[in-house]
Amino acid sequence: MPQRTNGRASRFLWVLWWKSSSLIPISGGKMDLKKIQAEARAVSDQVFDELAPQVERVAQEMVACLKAGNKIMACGNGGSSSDAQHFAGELVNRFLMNRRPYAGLALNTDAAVLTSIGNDFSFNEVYEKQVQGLGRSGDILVGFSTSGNSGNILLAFEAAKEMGIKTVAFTGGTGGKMLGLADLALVVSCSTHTPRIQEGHETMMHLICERIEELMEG
Ligand SMILES: O=C(CO)[C@@H](O)[C@H](O)[C@H](O)[C@H](O)COP(=O)(O)O
Ligand SMILES: [Zn+2]
Repeated sequence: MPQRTNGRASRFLWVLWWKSSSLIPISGGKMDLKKIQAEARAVSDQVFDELAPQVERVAQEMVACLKAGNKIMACGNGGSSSDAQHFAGELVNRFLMNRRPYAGLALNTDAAVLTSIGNDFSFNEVYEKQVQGLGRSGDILVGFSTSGNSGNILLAFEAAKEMGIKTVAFTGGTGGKMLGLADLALVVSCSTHTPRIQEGHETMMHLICERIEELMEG
């Protein structure tokens, strides 16, 4: 921060410091809000105009799974691990209705399990082993991956396939390798940009939660 002195020069230095330290980029900053807005709109349009039938299909499958007494497991990495937890929270507690809890869990929450598998075997196996240990035929495994190529989710999907567990991929761009493994896929194909794809995933996850409650309680 410039030292407080009198005169025009110091006022100029103050303005310069204030502008460069501001959190909001002034002209010449790198963030292009208009471009981001256009991408976000394209993602939202794709979700509501194109992907709505697949969203409905996923909700129907999940309702059938829950009604049969089975459970929904979810996993992801980074921001997508938060999506998995977010989804589990809506299922077990509530989304919009006060109602009985549904069987949902995120596989990225138990530090002891994650670190022991990661440390003794590999990070790629952290979800695969949990699916093998916790999953039962009739369950559903949801994977959130914007690239569709996260190794730990791919292995978990392969394990699920062998165990009669249906897989639902939330992905983006071309869908990555997940697309070839998933029973159902929600692909934000209009974007290859991780944050925008994640935003589309969150919208679809919320739509699915709302529909599950309608179908379960209606
Ligand atoms: O949240 C973000 C970016 O918005 C990051 O943490 C991002 O989730 C991580 O880089 C993930 O590891 C990306 O994995 P994936 O979506 O390709 O499966
Ligand atoms: Zn993020």
